[in-house]
Amino acid sequence: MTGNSKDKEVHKSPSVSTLKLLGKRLFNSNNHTDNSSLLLSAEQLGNGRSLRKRPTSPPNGSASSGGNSPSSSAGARQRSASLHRRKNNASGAFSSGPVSSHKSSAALQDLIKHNNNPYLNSPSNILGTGTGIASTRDRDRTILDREKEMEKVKEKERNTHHAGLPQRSNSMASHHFPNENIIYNPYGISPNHVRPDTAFADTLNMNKENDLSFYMHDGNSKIRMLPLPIANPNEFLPEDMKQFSVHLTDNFTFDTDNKPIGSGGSSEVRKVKSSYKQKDVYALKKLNMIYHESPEKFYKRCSKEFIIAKHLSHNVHITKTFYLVKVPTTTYTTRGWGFIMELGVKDLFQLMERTGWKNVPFSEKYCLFKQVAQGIKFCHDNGIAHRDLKPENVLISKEGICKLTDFGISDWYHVVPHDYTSPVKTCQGMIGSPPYTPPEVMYFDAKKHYPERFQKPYNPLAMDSYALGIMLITMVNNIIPFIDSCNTDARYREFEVSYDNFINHQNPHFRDKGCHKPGPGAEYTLARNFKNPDATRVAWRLADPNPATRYTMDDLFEDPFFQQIETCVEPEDDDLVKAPELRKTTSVSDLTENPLDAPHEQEVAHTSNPFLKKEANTPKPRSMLEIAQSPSLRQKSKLKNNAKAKPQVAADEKDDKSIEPKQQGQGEDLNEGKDEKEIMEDTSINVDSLLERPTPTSTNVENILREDDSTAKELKSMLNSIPATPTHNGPTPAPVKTASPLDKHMSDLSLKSVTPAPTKNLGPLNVSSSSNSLGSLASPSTSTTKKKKVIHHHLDITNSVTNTSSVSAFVSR
Ligand SMILES: Nc1ncnc2c1ncn2[C@@H]1O[C@H](COP(=O)(O)OP(=O)(O)OP(=O)(O)O)[C@@H](O)[C@H]1O
Repeated sequence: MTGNSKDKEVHKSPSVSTLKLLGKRLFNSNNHTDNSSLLLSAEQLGNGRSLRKRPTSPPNGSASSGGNSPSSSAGARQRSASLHRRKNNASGAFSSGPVSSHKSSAALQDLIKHNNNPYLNSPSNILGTGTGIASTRDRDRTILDREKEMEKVKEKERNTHHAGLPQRSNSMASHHFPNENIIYNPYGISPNHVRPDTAFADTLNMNKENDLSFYMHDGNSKIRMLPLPIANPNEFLPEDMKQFSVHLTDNFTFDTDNKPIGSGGSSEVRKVKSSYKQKDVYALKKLNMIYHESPEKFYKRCSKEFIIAKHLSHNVHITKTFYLVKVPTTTYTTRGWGFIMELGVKDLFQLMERTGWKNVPFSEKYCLFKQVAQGIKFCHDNGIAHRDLKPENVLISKEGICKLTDFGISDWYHVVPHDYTSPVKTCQGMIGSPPYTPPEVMYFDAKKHYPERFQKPYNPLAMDSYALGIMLITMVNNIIPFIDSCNTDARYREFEVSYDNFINHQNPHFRDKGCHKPGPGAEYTLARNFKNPDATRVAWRLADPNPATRYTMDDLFEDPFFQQIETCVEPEDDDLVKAPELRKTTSVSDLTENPLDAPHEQEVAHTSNPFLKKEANTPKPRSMLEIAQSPSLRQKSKLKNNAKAKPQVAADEKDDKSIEPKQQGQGEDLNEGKDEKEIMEDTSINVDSLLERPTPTSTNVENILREDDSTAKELKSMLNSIPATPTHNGPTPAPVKTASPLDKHMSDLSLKSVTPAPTKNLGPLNVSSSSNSLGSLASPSTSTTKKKKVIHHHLDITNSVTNTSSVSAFVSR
C-alpha cells in the first residue's frame, strides 16, 4: 500500500458547505470539459483528509455560509469533504448546454473507445448532456421549481448573517428556521476543540419520541457527558447478546499511539488491543451523547445500533461488532459506552479520495461495488435496512474486503421486525446523507421547504438501492454527481431530465422489470465515463429517481452485468476475524458504581445463556483452516499458556474486586508479545475509580437518569422476556410470527411507521444460494470452503497529494 503519513490521521468529517462553496466556484469556472485538470486542481488543493482534519470548524466563514445556504443542503451526520470537492470540481465537466446530437449510445462507444483519457477531451462539448431533448417535466415540477426559486430568494435574505462567520459552530448552531425539525451537521464533527467526542446536538423536537432527526444535528458547543452511574449494557441487550464482561478495561487496553482513527457525527473511533494478545487490535467506536438527548434515549439508541450490528455480524461484508462496553474516562476519551469492533484499514471514501483512484480499473471498482451490494443484500435478507449507505460507511479490511458499518440509523424494516413475511414498514422524515439520500426522502428535509403534499411515506429498502446507485456513479466518475438529490440542485435536475429523455426517446422499457437492454450511452453526462451501457443500466436503474420503479437488490442480483462482475471474495467466505477474548469481568466493583448492575452480572455469570456460556466455559472451535495450518497448536499453546498465565492469575487474585472465570481451552497465544509487567499494569486499572471521576455535567443529568429508573426496569423486563435474536450463519432464520417487546421497543425508536406498504419480496431469502450462483458465474473454480484468491489490490492506490496548505489557502479566500 502506498499510504502516506496522513493515513494515520483522524478521519474527520468534512465540511460540506466549504465544499459547496468550492464547487460553486468551480462550477462557475470556464473550464467545463477537462475533468482531469479539475482533478488536478483538487490535487493541488490537497487531499480531503487535511480538510477533515480541521477539528471544529471550517477554516472560515465560507464553510458556514458556503456555496449554498444551510437551508439548501440536507443534513448528514458526517459528510465527506474531498470527494465533494472533487465532485464539484469535476462536475464542471458536465456541460449543460443544449444537446446537439442524439446519436445512439452504441455509436458513441466508438468515439469514446478512441479516447485514451476519459477525462481529457471529453465528448461533452460535442454531445451535450442529454438534457436538451424535450423535457417531460410534469406540472407539479414546474410549479415546484417556481416555488423553489422564490424560496431561494427568501432564503438568501434570511441567511446573510452566515456570511463571513469564522466558526461553524456559531453560525450553524444559531441557524434555526421556523418549523425546522432537523438540525444537521454537515461537518460531522464537534465544534469543540478540546474534546471533540463529547459535544453534540440533537433534535429540536424533543417531544417527538419516534423522530430520528436528532441524528441530523448541527453540533453544539455544549459538552455532554453521561451521568453516573453509567448503565450496564446488559440491561439493554436481549438474552442472547448479554455479555460476560461489560467493562472495556477488563479485557482491552488503548493503543499506545493514542490517535483517533475516525470520527462521525456521534462517535469517535480508536484502536484498542486485547489485554491478552497485543497483536489483536480492534476498533473501539466510542459513542457520544447527542446534545439534548437524554441518557435513556442515548442508551436505547446505542443499544439498538449494537443489536442490529451484532445481529448482522455474520457475513464477510459486514464489519463485525463484538461487544458493547462501558468506557471509562481516561486521557484518551470520556466515559460512556462503546462498541468493540473489527478494525478496518480504511473506508471506501478514503480510497476514493486518493489521486490514484481515477486510474483504478473498472473491474476493481465493480468488484468493490459488488461487495458493497452483497453486504446490503445480506442486511435486507436479514430484515435490516441500512439507510445511511455512503463510501464513509464502507470499511476496507487489510485483505481489501468491503464491509458495511455504521448501523446508527438502520432499522428493522418489517412491520413485525422478525416476521419476514410481514409487510415493509414505510418511513417518514429526513434521514441519511446527501447525495446518497434519495429524492423521496429529501422531500422531508425541512431546509428544502417542500410542500407537505410531496412528503410521502417511503420504502427504506429503496433508500439503500438508491445510495448504492449513487455510490457506483461516484466511483466511476471519481466525483459525486450532485450535492443533493432534489430539484434545488441543478445537476440533479439534469440527471432527472436525462433519465426521462432516455426513456422517452431511446429505451421506453428501461424501467420494466426484467428489461436488460443497454442503458444510456455517452451522450448522457452521468453515463459517459462508464463506457459500457450495461454498467450504466445497473447504475441508473439503482439510482432511478422514481422509487416505485427503482431496482431492488433482487433486481440487481438478477442483472446479467452485475452477475458477471468478478469479486475477490464471496459472501460465504470466512474472513477469519477472531472475536476478542474476554477473560475477566469486573462485577463486584459494579456494585459500588451501580447497584443495579451487581445482581444482574452475578446472574449473568451463572446464566444458561448460550452466548455467555460459550464465552465463559466452552473452548472456541478452531476452523478447518487453522487446524490445517497448525495441527498441534492447541497443545503448544496450552504449554505456553500455562507458563504465562500464572502472573495473570496472581494479579487477579490480588484484585479481590475481580472475578475471573477462566475459559478452559481458550488460551492459545495468550499474552503473546507481552511481558508480565504489562499484564500487571492492565489488571491494575480500576474501572470504577475512572468511571466515578466527577465531571462538570454529571450532577444534573444524573438526576434525570434516576427519575428514569422505572423506565430502565421496564425495559429490562421487556428485554428479558423476548425470544433470542436470531443469528445468521447461513440461511435466513425462520420468521417469528409475533412482535416481541423488543421489536416493539425498537420499532418505537425508529421512524414513525405508517401504513404498511405491500412488499414484493417478503420471504426470507437465502443469501448463500444467491451468492453461490453468483460465485459460480464469477469464478467456476470458486470453492465455498476456501477463501477466494485475491484478484485485486484494492488498497494499493497511490496518493500524490501531501501538501494540505493549499486547501486552507483556497477555502479561506
Ligand atoms: N471498525 C472501524 N475500523 C476502522 N475505522 C472505523 C471503524 N468504524 C468506523 N471507522 C471510521 O470512523 C468513521 C466514523 O464511523 P461511523 O460512521 O461508524 O460513525 P458515526 O458517528 O456513526 O458516523 P456518521 O456521522 O456517519 O453517522 C468511519 O467513516 C470510518 O472512517
